[in-house]
Amino acid sequence: MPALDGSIQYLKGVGPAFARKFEKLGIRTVRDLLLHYPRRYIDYTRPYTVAEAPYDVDCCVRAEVLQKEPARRIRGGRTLYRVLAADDSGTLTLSWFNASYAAENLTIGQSYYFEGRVGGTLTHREMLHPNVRTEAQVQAGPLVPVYASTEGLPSGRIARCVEAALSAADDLEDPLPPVLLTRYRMPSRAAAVKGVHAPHSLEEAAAARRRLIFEELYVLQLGIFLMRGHGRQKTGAPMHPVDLEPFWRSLPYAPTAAQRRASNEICADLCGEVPMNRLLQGDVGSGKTLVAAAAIWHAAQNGWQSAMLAPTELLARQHAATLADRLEPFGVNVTLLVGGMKAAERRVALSAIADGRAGLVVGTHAVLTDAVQFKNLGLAIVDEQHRFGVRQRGLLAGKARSPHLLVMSATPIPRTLGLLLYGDLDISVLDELPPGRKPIKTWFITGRKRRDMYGYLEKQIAAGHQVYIVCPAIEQNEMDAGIQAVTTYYEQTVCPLLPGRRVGLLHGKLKSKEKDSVMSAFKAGELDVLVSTTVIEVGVDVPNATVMVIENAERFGLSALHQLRGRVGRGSADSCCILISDNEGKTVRERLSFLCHTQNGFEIAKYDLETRGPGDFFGEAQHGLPTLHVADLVQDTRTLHVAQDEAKALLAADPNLAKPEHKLLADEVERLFSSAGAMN
Ligand SMILES: Nc1ncnc2c1ncn2[C@@H]1O[C@H](COP(=O)(O)OP(=O)(O)OP(=O)(O)O)[C@@H](O)[C@H]1O
Repeated sequence: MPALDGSIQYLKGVGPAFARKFEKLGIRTVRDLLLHYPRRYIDYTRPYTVAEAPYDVDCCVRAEVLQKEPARRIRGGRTLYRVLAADDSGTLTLSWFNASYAAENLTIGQSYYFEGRVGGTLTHREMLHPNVRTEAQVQAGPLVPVYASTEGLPSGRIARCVEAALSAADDLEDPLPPVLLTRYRMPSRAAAVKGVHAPHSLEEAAAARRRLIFEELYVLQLGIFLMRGHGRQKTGAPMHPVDLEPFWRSLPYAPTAAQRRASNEICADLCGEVPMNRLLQGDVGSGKTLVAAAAIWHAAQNGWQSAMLAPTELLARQHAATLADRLEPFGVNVTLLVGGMKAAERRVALSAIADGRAGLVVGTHAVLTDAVQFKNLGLAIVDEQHRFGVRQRGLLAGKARSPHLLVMSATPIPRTLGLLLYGDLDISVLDELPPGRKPIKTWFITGRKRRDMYGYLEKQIAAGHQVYIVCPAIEQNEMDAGIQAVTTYYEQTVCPLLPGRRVGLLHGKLKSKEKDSVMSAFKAGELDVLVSTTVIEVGVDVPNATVMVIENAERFGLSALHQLRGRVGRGSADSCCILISDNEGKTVRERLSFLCHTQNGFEIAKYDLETRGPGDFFGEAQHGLPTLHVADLVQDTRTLHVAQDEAKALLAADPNLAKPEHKLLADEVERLFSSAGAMN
């Protein structure tokens, strides 16, 4: 029997070359392979007749082989093998290129199951490269799993490897408490894993999947609860109420009513008996930073240090500068701590943090390292902006005894889902933009209009404005010629079409110093155009920029596009966003045109969720949540509720999952969350 944690390389039918391909799917061990669940099944028990088979959809047809045509050499040096099959309703031509064995294995006069896409015309139906199964094979396994595949590693190949590994499933220990299996009538883990890969009926597959979904959501909820600290212990940073008026009066503008309301909610939490655990949600540009500043000011008046974590160095620097403007007049010293600092600078920062001179520390994940010791951290703020892991939030909270925690997010998670995910997290919403903001006109054009658009950009620059241009990739990928890569696009399109203009290039592969200098130059107005990848997606604030151009707009989620669009329209001038896409798909066009007509981030998130599904919305990169393999946070909300209640109950009995019988569960939490929270 294959060993669960052994490399799949030694599995029958794998070997080093395929092992490398499996690696691309994140599969290294037999266990990983067993946990690579199929996406769906092809149901061979209900084959179509030739006449009824739907066009251009994967389906299965049962027909008898009538005739095999002689092999034919065709253009490009390929050989075509054709086989004629039929049933009472019609005939079906099956074709294979360069695959003599496929036709050779068929016997004339016998019926087979052919699976693939039907094309051709109504009278002349055909299937290219079908998968073939015999009656006996279908009897043995009527449902054929379809796996997420990768180049050179098709689903069928994965299925054969899973088959070879399946007996190892018996070694999978069950992390779920037995009482839950009985209460919800769920199969054991071993049975579920076998049932999901090789079900005998759709019912068996569904029961297996249900159990795996429950397990995943249960582990997810345990992890979220554990990392948050089941918080309702007494706060380690007690505060007394402070009137915010002096702070508001120091600003160059009046706070919006929403900013006042959110700040009051936060300050009330800060003065409470238990640590604050609040999410501040606000659409792009709604002014979350100011609310954070008010909270930090309040903490400082009470003698507590604050820390603010940003997802990128760029943002950390920007926040440090903005917050210093707001807070240093009150004697709150703002200290920056990022990865790319010189050793001497870092030493100075660390000592200011340790002896309490630093009233506020703004940084990236560098703040989470062991070397950073706070004197008295009272308030931790995480500028989540999609990219922060639950784990990192936990680490930050661990820097002090139960500090208050404020999470800021521009992702407008639908409220019900937010509450589910964050449990008893309180939510403040900034539902109002600062006054004077004009809607950002949004257009959608194809590449044919690109030159005209550059004419428009030229005019905007001549009028003293600045322009962002975003491309989805850093370097050109030969496999995907349709994608604009920022480096080539910069050289071959932007520079020639905007001669004499000052153009900067920004992407994630630049050193942080280089990124900084490009960004500072753009901020200072020393560059007219910034060509960038989505590193600028979050939070960057340059009020003089008025145009946002997004190439290959079809590649982005609507919420991401909305984030990008939110980089403009921050000053008093009219702003616009131009989406470029040559994709002619109907859904792509509908999505982009929805964005053209909607400015409200909450509506956009809802539409995104409904049309693309939560996979995109709650992907690892987007939310810092672990990647889920089977569960679907929108479809499976009922299971999520149950899992949440059960997780709560378990932690009430064993708050740290320290009991020996919960060791396996604790390991699962660790495993699930180790995939989350990677910084990108
Ligand atoms: N009450 C206000 N009146 C006028 N301008 C404001 C007000 N509050 C914030 N601003 C300005 O609005 C801009 C956006 O604020 P901020 O960067 O905090 O937004 P945000 O909510 O963090 O948005 P994003 O999610 O895009 O980062 C900043 O230039 C800020 O100075």
